[in-house]
Amino acid sequence: MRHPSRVKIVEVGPRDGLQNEARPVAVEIRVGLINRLTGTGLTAIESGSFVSPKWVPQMAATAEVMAAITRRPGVAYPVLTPNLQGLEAALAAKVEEVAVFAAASETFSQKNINCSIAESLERFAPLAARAKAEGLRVRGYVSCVLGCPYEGAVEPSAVAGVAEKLVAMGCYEISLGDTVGVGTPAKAQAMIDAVTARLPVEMLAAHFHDTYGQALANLLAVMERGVAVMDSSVAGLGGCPYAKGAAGNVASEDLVYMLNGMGIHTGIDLDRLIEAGTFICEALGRATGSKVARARA
Ligand SMILES: CC(C)(COP(=O)([O-])OP(=O)([O-])OC[C@H]1O[C@@H](n2cnc3c(N)ncnc32)[C@H](O)[C@@H]1OP(=O)([O-])[O-])[C@@H](O)C(=O)NCCC(=O)NCCSC(=O)C[C@@](C)(O)CC(=O)[O-]
Repeated sequence: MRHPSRVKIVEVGPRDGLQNEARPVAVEIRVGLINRLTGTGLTAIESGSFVSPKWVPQMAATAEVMAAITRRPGVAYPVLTPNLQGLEAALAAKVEEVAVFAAASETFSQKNINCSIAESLERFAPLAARAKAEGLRVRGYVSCVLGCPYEGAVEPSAVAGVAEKLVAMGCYEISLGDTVGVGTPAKAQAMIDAVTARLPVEMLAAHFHDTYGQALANLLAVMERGVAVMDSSVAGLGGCPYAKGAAGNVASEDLVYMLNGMGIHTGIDLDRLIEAGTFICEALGRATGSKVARARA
């Protein structure tokens, strides 16, 4: 079996993880988490969202967080931006990268961003153009790539169609989200095959939630197709506020442990990652979702 020799991990815990907390997490804790993650060797740490605070109050203080973190050269601190209003806030916060987020399911698109898929793409096009004109990199997400909490099965061709449109508007990378974590390895490969029929595999990232315990297996399956960028969340934090019952992303510690064991380079210090996970779990008063962190405790 062929796998990439190195994998880039995009840490999404400070955003995807903390957006799902019952109550907003204090700015100093968000900052403490991001700074600890910066010390692990990660090169991309998604740090917050400039979305409506009425929709996701947990991300309301993202401007304060971005002002307070210690940014290390060579590390990207992307934020989510659903519209031009969000982009303006991101520019004011001096971010270098933003992410737009579409879905392969109409109902999820409505529930998450209050518009159809087509409307969302129309909204993202001027955002991406302006972001690029300002020198920012734009990442694109597609949610519900292996199933939708409202519609059930999602066609791989629908995923490929949305991914292609996001690339056409200037996204440098497309993160394919199994939002509800229902996928299994063969389905994940079929979805990647549909997308790589239209886009180079180098442009793709896998963003798999672990609700059904399949995330690591699914990541291994898509690695066999050449996917070499993976999103994960320290301590397995998170879920999506608009996908009830969805668990967090695959735990970063578990992913790094697996890749280390396969001799695949990530540049990440597992012990420091575990420390960052311990910090946030203690701050939230909860047990880690990482099996590796539990085994090492
Ligand atoms: C897209 C909207 C804004 C549409 O929401 P809307 O209600 O249709 O927006 P609107 O333009 O009509 O504005 C309504 C109010 O929101 C304000 N507003 C409008 N935009 C902003 C903004 N950027 N920042 C701050 N405030 C904003 C705006 O100013 C106005 O305020 P009011 O006049 O009522 O006081 C809303 O639906 C929203 O913010 N949704 C975000 C949902 C979200 O963040 N979901 C979680 C992230 S996606 C995810 O987790 C999946 C992913 C990425 O991880 C991948 C995967 O796993 O699948």
